[in-house]
Amino acid sequence: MAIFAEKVTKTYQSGEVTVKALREAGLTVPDNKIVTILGPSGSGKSTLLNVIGGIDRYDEGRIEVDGQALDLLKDRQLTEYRRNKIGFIFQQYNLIPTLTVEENVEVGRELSSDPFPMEDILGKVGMFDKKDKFPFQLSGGEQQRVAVARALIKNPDILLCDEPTGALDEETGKNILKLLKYVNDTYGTTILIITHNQGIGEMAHQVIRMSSGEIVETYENETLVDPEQVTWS
Ligand SMILES: Nc1ncnc2c1ncn2[C@@H]1O[C@H](COP(=O)(O)OP(=O)(O)OP(=O)(O)O)[C@@H](O)[C@H]1O
Repeated sequence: MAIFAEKVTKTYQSGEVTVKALREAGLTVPDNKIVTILGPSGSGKSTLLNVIGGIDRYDEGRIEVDGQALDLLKDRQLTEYRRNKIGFIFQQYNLIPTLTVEENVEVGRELSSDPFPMEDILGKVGMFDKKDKFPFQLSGGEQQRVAVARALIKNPDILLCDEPTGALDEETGKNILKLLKYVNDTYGTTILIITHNQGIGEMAHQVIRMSSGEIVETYENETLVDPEQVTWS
């Protein structure tokens, strides 16, 4: 699903302090692409993901997803959009500790009107055999696989990943990247990946660099590096 953003601004007010998290940020992401978003801490990467994903509203400008302007959606419609079209993956997995693997993934399924079958998704992420385990019984990489399954079972058009490998070592991180690439190849899911790891840009169709709330550089890769081969830093 294509994403178009133009002159998007977002300002946070905390007490006396005003923070311009997004300053006229713009991007064009064609359908079915993997995009890596790079930039220093505080440059607005998570804010951009949050407004694209409908977790938060932007102040000015426009974001269109599949031609639909998000600022024109009423709150209830924005909730529907987020539930049916968007999957989120975070650095810290955010699994519910008292639920099993299958029950955690079920949370994602219940939020969707058009989910994939549970067994298919658990199989795809290689967690079927551990479906009755609790998060504390899993490694970090396995927990992130469950988080990917929870996001994926909704059959989302867009996967938004905020530092998905930030807590993982190279081998485990690359396995998660391979899984994301597989999802993009198999389902045509548009995938945005925020990372501090520049090398992850090598596997993306498009790389975006942010600085101080602006998108300061955008380029397309002519050849894509296999996730296994990306430079790890
Ligand atoms: N809810 C909020 N309230 C107030 N300020 C916020 C809020 N969310 C983000 N900010 C501020 O907006 C700016 C951009 O933050 P954002 O999290 O988008 O950056 P980031 O590039 O994702 O950073 P990091 O790489 O550290 O996650 C920062 O100055 C941050 O402190």
